[in-house]
Amino acid sequence: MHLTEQAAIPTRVIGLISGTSVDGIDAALVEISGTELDIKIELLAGETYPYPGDLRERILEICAQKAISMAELAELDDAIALAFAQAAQNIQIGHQPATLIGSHGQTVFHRPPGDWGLGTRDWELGNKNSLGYSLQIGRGALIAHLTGITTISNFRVADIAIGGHGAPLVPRVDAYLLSHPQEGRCIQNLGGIGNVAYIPPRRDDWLTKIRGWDTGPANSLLDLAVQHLTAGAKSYDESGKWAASGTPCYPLVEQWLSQDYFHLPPPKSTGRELFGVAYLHECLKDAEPYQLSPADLLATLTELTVASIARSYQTFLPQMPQRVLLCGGGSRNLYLKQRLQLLLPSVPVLTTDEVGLNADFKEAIAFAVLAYWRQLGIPGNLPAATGAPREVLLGEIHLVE
Ligand SMILES: Nc1ncnc2c1ncn2[C@@H]1O[C@H](COP(=O)(O)OP(=O)(O)OP(=O)(O)O)[C@@H](O)[C@H]1O
Ligand SMILES: CC(=O)N[C@H]1[C@@H]2OC[C@@H](O2)[C@@H](O)[C@@H]1O[C@H](C)C(=O)O
Repeated sequence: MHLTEQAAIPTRVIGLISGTSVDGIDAALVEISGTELDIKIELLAGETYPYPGDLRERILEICAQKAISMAELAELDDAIALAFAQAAQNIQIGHQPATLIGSHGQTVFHRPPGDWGLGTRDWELGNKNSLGYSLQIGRGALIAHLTGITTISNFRVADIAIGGHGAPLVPRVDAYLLSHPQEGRCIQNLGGIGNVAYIPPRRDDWLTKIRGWDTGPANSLLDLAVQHLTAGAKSYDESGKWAASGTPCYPLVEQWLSQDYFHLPPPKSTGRELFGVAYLHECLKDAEPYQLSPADLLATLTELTVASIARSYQTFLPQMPQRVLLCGGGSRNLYLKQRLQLLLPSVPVLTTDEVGLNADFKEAIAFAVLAYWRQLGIPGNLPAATGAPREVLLGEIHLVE
């Protein structure tokens, strides 16, 4: 069948991802038709399924560089695949079955190209010629076997193999789902890590002007601070209420913003390897002389997130957007949203919900679209965002016997 004929028939696809917050598996059941400019998606169902048992804790431990044996890694890989397969089964309840799954899996390690130092703020650019490495576990072959549905996984490896970062991948999907004929937009994801897609107005050579990069920490340091301050009783600051009762310590924010990552020009990517537990401990040490209250500390970390985002737009974008659309869990942090709006006074800061795309499930939807594109033979990476030298097909296909 010709590509356009194939794409005219709506395909029911499940997108699955657990992100850097490791707060559970986001599952989206979507109906997709069209290809790129004419792509249409309908979200039929979206759910977040918490990881069963102690899986979350085990994942967070290895993200924080705990050494494990190969046998433990294999066991974790299967446990995650099983949980993802279960999520895929559950999201279909009450709906016509899906024929395709796009599973991002769980990132447990991400090294950008260039062999940069990890786990410390003292990292420097190293050998720029070395390839990146990114490991997402929860093997697709097992998900395909358990669900009986063709599953596409390992989306990042093809881009990395040709020299890209393998991240962020969502900007290309954002471009086709959220571009506007007259308006330049920044789509800002606020997960554990933040990433942006800048999408110029959809005219002339707009595709060549799209940009994307990881902005740095979004909620990762905030969540870790909340856990630290509550001795594990709380995992995040609901709506940012706690932070809102404090005051940011601006000299500390400026000190933190001098860190190399924020000054590195895009394309660039990062993860919990940099903005994780060790990083928070460095921040806590820096904060000691200021004797901040817990609320002030959270307000200061929130300011780091929003200032790093606003300054990266001011520094790296060809022009400022006319609108910022937030997505990801951090879009529910009202204090963070309000602070970002204050730093970008001439740009309305909204969420993607307000333009009709669910802000909580956009990443899961994106991996459904990437799987759909893979099946149609359409590339999924955006070289300007990943740094790869060209477009490539993303994802390994696991057929059901
Ligand atoms: N109601 C809320 N108020 C404040 N913060 C929230 C709220 N809901 C979610 N969050 C924050 O969002 C985080 C989860 O966001 P999300 O699910 O987008 O992350 P992720 O997909 O794991 O990360 P990434 O995009 O980096 O892969 C939570 O850890 C929490 O910090
Ligand atoms: C290696 C990895 O999992 N990176 C994530 C992470 O979470 C946000 C940011 O860092 C982004 O680069 C990416 O996720 C989204 C889904 C992306 O690839 O666009």
